[in-house]
Amino acid sequence: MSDKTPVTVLTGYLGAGKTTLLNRILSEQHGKKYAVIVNEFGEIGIDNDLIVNADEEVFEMNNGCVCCTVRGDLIRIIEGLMRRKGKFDAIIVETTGLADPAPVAQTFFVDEEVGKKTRLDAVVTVADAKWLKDRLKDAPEVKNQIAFADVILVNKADLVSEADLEDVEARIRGINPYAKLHRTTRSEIALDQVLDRKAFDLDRILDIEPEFLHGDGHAHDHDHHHDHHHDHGHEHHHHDHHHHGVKHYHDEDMQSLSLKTEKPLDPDKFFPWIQKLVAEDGPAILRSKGILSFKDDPDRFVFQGVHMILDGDHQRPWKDDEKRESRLVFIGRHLPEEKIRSGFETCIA
Ligand SMILES: Nc1nc2c(ncn2[C@@H]2O[C@H](COP(=O)(O)OP(=O)(O)OP(=O)(O)O)[C@@H](O)[C@H]2O)c(=O)[nH]1
Repeated sequence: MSDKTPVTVLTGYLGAGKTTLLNRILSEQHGKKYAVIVNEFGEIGIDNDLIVNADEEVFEMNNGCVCCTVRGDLIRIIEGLMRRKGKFDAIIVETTGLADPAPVAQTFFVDEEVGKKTRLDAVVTVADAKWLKDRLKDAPEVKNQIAFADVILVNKADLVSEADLEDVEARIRGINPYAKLHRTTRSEIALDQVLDRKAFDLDRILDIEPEFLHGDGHAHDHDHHHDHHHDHGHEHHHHDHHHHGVKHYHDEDMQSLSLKTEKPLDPDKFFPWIQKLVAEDGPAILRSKGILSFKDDPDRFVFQGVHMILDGDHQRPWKDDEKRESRLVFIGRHLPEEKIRSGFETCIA
């Protein structure tokens, strides 16, 4: 076991604070070299650009449902990494907020080659203390993210009261009494609480999913509806399904809408627009994020939103050889697509 490369799987719903945690891990003086594998929902890769430390190697898995198409990708990337053994100490996989962590975790047990060289160290779930309660009602993957966790960060503690925190923790305990819980703000936690935990407990997982070791995650035949006529990614039209007894959850009507332009944006138009948009449509827009190029501004601007809460900052100067392009992604149910598209057009300088 000792010479196997440890793998930490970071999961948690859209906007919970996974990338914030990843950036903390990578920016700390740990003297270690991590390989990072990310997987996101929506066809414009943005998360990659939100990861701070340029020293780390970041590998992107294909978009899509992690239990089907992406699993082959994950195996391929890990096998590639294993051929360069010694170059890094550990692997961190950040899944999309919409992923069920079960098939990701399964990969490390079911795939023989991967299992020989790596060990799943822990599943670390970041839970959004403000929204978890609502998501447990309407987002089926959230429950598995909690159930599979070895470590749970009850994040965004700054946004809720003590009573709310206790309530969220009680709900988490109801689903998973075993995970170690930490209250955090901006995913602030000691590294040794999330890395090298030797925590993934197969026996416990087999209690939850007796077929865990028999799953053939990428062979199932469920009805994914990939709508290639639309240019805004894909939608999943489906249902909870059983495959070899392993239950994978998907969200039926989650969609993503991506916008981009090479024309510089006017900040005096963009900010009022986005603020009004999330104020009006925040319940539908679960997550928004973007890399923006403003007129007469040498810096890249990163903006992020979770429902109606917005955040943004200058990130770094645009590089000379870099295409100055603004890219935005909206993720949600029943997105007001036309309203978003036409509103965005008006922000061009
Ligand atoms: N107030 C507050 N905001 C937070 C906290 N943690 C993260 N955020 C903000 O929440 C937003 C989402 O954080 P991310 O780390 O990008 O979330 P994520 O889970 O990686 O999001 P996806 O990759 O889209 O699923 C960002 O604007 C963060 O700055 C927190 O503890 N408190």
